[in-house]
Amino acid sequence: MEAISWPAARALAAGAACPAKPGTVPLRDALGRRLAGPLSALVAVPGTDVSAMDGYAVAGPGPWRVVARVLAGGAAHDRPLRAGEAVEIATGAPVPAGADSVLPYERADATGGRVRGPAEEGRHIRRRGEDVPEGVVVLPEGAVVTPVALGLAAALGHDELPVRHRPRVAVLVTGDEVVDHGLPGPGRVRDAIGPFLPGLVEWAGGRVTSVDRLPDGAGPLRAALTEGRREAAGAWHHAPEIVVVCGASSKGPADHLRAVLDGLAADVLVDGVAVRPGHPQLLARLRDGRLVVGLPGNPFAALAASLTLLAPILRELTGTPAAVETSALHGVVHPHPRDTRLVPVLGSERGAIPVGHDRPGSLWGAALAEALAVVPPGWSGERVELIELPPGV
Ligand SMILES: Nc1nc2c(c(=O)[nH]1)N[C@H]1C(S)=C(S)[C@@H](COP(=O)(O)OP(=O)(O)OC[C@H]3O[C@@H](n4cnc5c(N)ncnc54)[C@H](O)[C@@H]3O)O[C@H]1N2
Ligand code: MOO
Repeated sequence: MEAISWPAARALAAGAACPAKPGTVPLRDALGRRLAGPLSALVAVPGTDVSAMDGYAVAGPGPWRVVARVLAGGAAHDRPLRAGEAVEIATGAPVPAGADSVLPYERADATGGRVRGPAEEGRHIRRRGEDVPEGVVVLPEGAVVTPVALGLAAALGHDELPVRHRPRVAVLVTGDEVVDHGLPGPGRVRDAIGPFLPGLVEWAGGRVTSVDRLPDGAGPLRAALTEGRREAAGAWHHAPEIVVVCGASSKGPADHLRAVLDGLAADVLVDGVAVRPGHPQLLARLRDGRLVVGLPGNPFAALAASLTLLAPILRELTGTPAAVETSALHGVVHPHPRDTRLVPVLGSERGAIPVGHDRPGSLWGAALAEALAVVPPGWSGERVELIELPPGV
């Protein structure tokens, strides 16, 4: 299979995703997910006319005779107030029918069961539905459930929220030379991909459920991919829907991913992308429907491939639109005659400026950058697309 263009690879990845049905989860589990339907008010807020101040609810012109006390959460006053009557009332407590206003303690002169003061018609009463009318839509479908949205949903009577599915991603890090802690000795290299994938996946709307190390070899890779399949047959809703394989996508003696996928009769959708870095990246669909994304071992190439194939899949599955931004691009840029280049850049008043340090084996430039500039083949100075890099939380 020929390497395909970078824009075609992105579009193909998005098209390969089949969004799952949304589900309903308890409020606490909805944080960070996207609403699968509009959020509406199940109740009016406030639910009834309530006092906005601690003081006296009064009826008619003063002075008023204090006939009762009403506290928030306590019993409402049992009959309408008559002109000349007052009830002592707490903020948030229901205002009795017949009351015209609330006189705050600070403005009230209360002695011997009587109250005087400058009452103003309608003052300090929060009317039913004044903050949020019942039934009104407060957040649209697709909105992210932020901590504040959770508070709002609770105030509007929700115990559960309909949210879009969060795709599960399993990560397999291959390479006998790869170590996952400490200083790498001679011939060893620290895994730089496993640590960035969970945050990147989370940012794009998914969840990494496991990061496993695999020795080089077709056997372990095949076993890991088919073990997932057995799990999937029994408990599909817990099994990963996407498997990311790091560092087995090229053509060397230890790069077995393609052969293993062939052996499993997988449908290879992308086999090489005309992009630098990140040329040897791969997308396939296993026979049980799971998608396999093969990332190159060089860490910056793996990041580029994650943003090319993995992020569009996750965005499509979660209905999350990618922000599309373009910019002028200045500084030293070397377009490639046939391949797209992804160049780490920082914004400036003049436009995006490359930060350098962009060798495929190093995340240095990408860690300094705000975005990757998409430099098309043969670029001649026109504005370029910027692809966002996952921010810190
Ligand atoms: N004959 C060819 N050789 C290579 C080609 C090619 O087209 N033909 N492409 C080159 C490019 S470009 C890349 S990128 C790499 C991709 O290779 P693999 O995906 O098979 O990865 P490895 O060979 O295992 O590793 C490449 C490089 O990255 C280091 N590595 C691997 N995993 C990790 C990790 N988790 N964290 C940090 N570094 C990692 C590994 O030690 C190697 O140095 O292939 C080129 N060769
Ligand atoms: O995908 Mo490779 O970068 O071009 O090292």
